[in-house]
Formats: sequence, C-alpha cells, structure tokens
Amino acid sequence: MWCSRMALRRLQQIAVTPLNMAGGLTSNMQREMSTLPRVYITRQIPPEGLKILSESGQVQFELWDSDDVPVPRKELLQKVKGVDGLVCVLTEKIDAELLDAAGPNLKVLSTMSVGFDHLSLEELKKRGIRVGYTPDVLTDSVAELTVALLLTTSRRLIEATHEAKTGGWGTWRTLWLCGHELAHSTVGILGLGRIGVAIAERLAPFKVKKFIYTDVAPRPELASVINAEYVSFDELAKQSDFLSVCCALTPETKEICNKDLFSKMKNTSIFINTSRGGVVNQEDLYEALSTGQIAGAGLDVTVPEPLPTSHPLFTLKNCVILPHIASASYYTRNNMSALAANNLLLGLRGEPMIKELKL
Ligand SMILES: O=C(O)[C@H](O)CO
Repeated sequence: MWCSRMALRRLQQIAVTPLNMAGGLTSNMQREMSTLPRVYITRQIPPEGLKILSESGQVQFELWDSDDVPVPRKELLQKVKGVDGLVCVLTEKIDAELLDAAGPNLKVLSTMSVGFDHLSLEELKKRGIRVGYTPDVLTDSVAELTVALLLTTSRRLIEATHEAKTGGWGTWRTLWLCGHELAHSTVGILGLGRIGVAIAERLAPFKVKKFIYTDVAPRPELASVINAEYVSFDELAKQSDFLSVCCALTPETKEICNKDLFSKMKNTSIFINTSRGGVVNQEDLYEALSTGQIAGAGLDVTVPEPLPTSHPLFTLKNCVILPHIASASYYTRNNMSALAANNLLLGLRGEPMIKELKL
C-alpha cells in the first residue's frame, strides 16, 4: 500500500509529536516521552516504516521532511546531536565527523539499503554502534530491474523508440537495430549473492546456455541453485556475452571493472551494472563503448549520482543509464522502510536485529 500524501503528512504529524509538538500534552505525558530514546531519520522514508516507529511507543523521533532533497550536511550534524538511534539512506555519509557530532548516546544505526559503502564500518565498530541494513527484501525488485535493463540495452529499445518517434523508421531493414539475444548465450555474474542468483533464475527461461560467475571464492551452495560454473575474473571477461555486476563496493572492488576487464571482453558483449557505480572506471567504460570494444552497457548506478547531464556517457547510443531505481517498487521500498524501522527498534531494545551487519 502506498499512502496518499495527506495520509503521509498525518503520519508525520503523529511521528514528530513527541519532539516538536509536546506543548499540547499533559506534563506527565511530556515527562514520559522525554525519557524515550531519541531518533533522527535523515529522509522522509515510505509510510510503512514511519507507521512502525510511531506506533511502537518506543522512541521519539524527528525526520528530515523531504524525499526530494537530502538533508544538508550542516543540518544533519546538528540534528544528530545526542540521539540514541539514527535511520539513514544511502545518500548520507556516516563517517567519523558525523558519529562525533552524534556523540556517545548513539547505539544503533539503521540504513534503509542493502549497500553499506556509505557507512564507515570501522568508525561504527570502534564506537560499538550496531548497524542494521535491508538485504533480501529488495532482491526480487533489483533482479527484475536488472533483467529489464539488460534487455533494454541488448535489444536497443531506447534507440528504437527514439527512431520510431523522430522519423528514423523507414522501410523494414534486415540488419537495422539488431541487437544481441540471450538465447544460447553465456551470462557472467561478478559477485554471486542473493541478487545474482535471482537475476540468473529470471534469465534462465530465456534459454541461456551457461551461467558463470566469479567471486573471492567459489560459492557452491548458491551456484548450484542456478547451475553456475566458477571461473577466474579473466575467464568471466572472456566468456561472458552478458556480464552483470552484482558485487558490493569495497576497497577491493573499487573500479574493478576497468580497461583491463573491458579489453578482454568480446566486442559483442553487454555490460550491466546494478550494484554501485564505484565498481566501474567510467572513463575506461566510455572508451570501451565508444571504440566498439564492447557492444553496450546498461547502468543503474554511476559516480556521481546524479550523473551530470553533460557526462560523455550520455552521448553514447549504446549506453543506457537509469537513475538508481533497481529497488524502486512501492512494495519493496515500503518493505525496506519497515525492515529499517524494525531493525532500529530491536537494536535499541538490545535484541538481535532482523538484518544486522557483522562488524
Ligand atoms: O543499496 C541499496 O539498497 C540499493 O542500492 C538501493 O535500494
């Protein structure tokens, strides 16, 4: 369910009552509320999560009342002062500066994301702060979008609709707007986890010939679900007709997709990234796409985000760029916000979270 704007406003009013509107309450109620743990939420998260927090009676919270612009850093540093819990999204850098500003009360951080490259894990660990995140609930949505992006890129759908709309559609032509098909292909997955498996499961009915993957080590349990073969990084590059990046961004995977990888790929291959932009060296990708070293790329993530409209990648017909929407279904985003809220509440109660990062 996606609440109307009015309903959302009402929820926010309920939610912020303890912190902002305490004047209308009896002094007893005020006293009781002021002892509740204080939480700051860095974004107007979907209603399911706000509902859980406001109905819990366990916390008093305040939120940045916008989904269109992130909370300015200066304001964030002010707002986190003395809080016990923090709910954030992937646009907020949670680093030493922010944790120092929050101070020693902060016990729990809950991010509404599966990715955690915006969090300084070392600093969190040092301070004994527990961290919740939101894997699993977004797997289906991300896998679905990855398949959509892959097909859009390989079958050149954006170019095709553009041609149809702008008069480029002449007579039926034998090789015009031809692309590459999944049937009989080898699909490579860089970083096999839940999402990689879910992508492969969706691609298999397209008559993919073979799934291959690479990771820091073989993952036989996951691989057996999709009958995928473990190969080296080089073999992944050489054999893949479609290469889908599913690994997390870490110091080890930063720009791992660079000219070395692209130079080993076939010139008929399609590169897809729905993980993090930082995994790719974008200059090298531009070079590979513009020289025909690879056939196309579909990106849901870039560096920076948003990618400036003047960026060279936008000039390429064989590059499809989406604005980081892989998990953007109403169902999934609500589930993510609910999981983030529940992780926070459990963490503040000192109980195991539903999904907690091991630091
Ligand atoms: O990390 C995540 O959760 C995705 O990139 C956005 O849903």
